[in-house]
Amino acid sequence: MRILVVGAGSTGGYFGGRLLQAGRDVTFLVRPGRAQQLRARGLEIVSPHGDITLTPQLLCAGDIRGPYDVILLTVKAYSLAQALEDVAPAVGPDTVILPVLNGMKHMGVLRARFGGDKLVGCVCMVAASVDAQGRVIQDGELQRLSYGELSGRPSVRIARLDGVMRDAGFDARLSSTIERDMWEKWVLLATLGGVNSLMRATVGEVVAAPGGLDFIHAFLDEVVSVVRVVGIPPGEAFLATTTRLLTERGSNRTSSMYRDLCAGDPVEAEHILGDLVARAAAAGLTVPRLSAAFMQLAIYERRRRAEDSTNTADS
Ligand SMILES: NC(=O)C1=CN([C@@H]2O[C@H](COP(=O)(O)OP(=O)(O)OC[C@H]3O[C@@H](n4cnc5c(N)ncnc54)[C@H](OP(=O)(O)O)[C@@H]3O)[C@@H](O)[C@H]2O)C=CC1
Ligand SMILES: CC(C)(CO)C(=O)C(=O)O
Repeated sequence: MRILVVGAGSTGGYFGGRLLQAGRDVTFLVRPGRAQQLRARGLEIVSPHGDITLTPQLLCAGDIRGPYDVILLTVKAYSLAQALEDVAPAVGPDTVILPVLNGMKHMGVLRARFGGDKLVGCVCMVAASVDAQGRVIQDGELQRLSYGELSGRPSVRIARLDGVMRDAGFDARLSSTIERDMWEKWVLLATLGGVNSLMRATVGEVVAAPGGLDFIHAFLDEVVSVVRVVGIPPGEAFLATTTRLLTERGSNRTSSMYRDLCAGDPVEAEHILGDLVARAAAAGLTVPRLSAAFMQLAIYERRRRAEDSTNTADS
């Protein structure tokens, strides 16, 4: 099975790298800067599951010759539009697209661009980043990729995909409830990212602050109340685990969106929070905490863009 990984950043570099390490037929679609870095240094992974440096096959936009069997889409939401243009020549009638993005908005975008029949659901659970030298740094035990038909039904193609993902050095899981899993992940991430970003703090720091615990519970309740109306309601087991994770004393847990914010990088605010606020508004629901979290990230984004254009004009 020919696999094209779009992006060789935190998640693409990590899971694509593990698949390559396991001997799968993997090619990365990258932009010229990342291509240059990877040609010079290789794809370096630093992880408690084992460090490795790989020599990946690379393509840039315009180099794709014909369809791939699997496309693992690992770009940030704000890069999606261009990435879909670049990857289009790799999408054939039997291609399966597996998007690791958080949130749900990209599913509509992908469906509109390539057709719903190409899409399978996917949830990516990992804490990964790319450091200043371009190395993929993966933290902690968690390295899970779940996937499944959105219908929940078994199929020949999902069984083949499962065969390729299994035993590739990470926790690969075929799910018959992947759409619900995706909504649940969104609940976790919108709450974690929203609370972290609004309070500029880790879970443990918020829990230790006056009123912090009540605030986290209220934020989670707000997100869940929206998802119950506009999406697939989370299960009780998920809610119990998530509540525990989000209210743990002394926890240094943060979301990747908050880590991007701390680094002064672009954030996926529109995709992770804005889309939920918009769906709530369309359903007539009031979401003051979510709206405040989204608003301050929108201000951050606007300020960032203004500073970027000033710097570009100065140089
Ligand atoms: N990081 C994490 O721990 C987790 C992230 N996620 C989600 O996964 C998604 C991807 O995040 P993450 O891997 O962290 O993002 P990164 O920013 O680390 O990596 C994205 C990569 O995509 C590349 N890219 C962007 N546009 C294109 C394009 N047109 N063609 C080829 N490559 C392109 C970027 O290239 P360049 O180097 O040129 O900028 C970058 O290397 C997000 O939605 C995120 O929320 C989910 C779970 C955990
Ligand atoms: C699972 C979690 C919360 C891991 O960091 C994540 O997906 C993210 O931070 O984007």
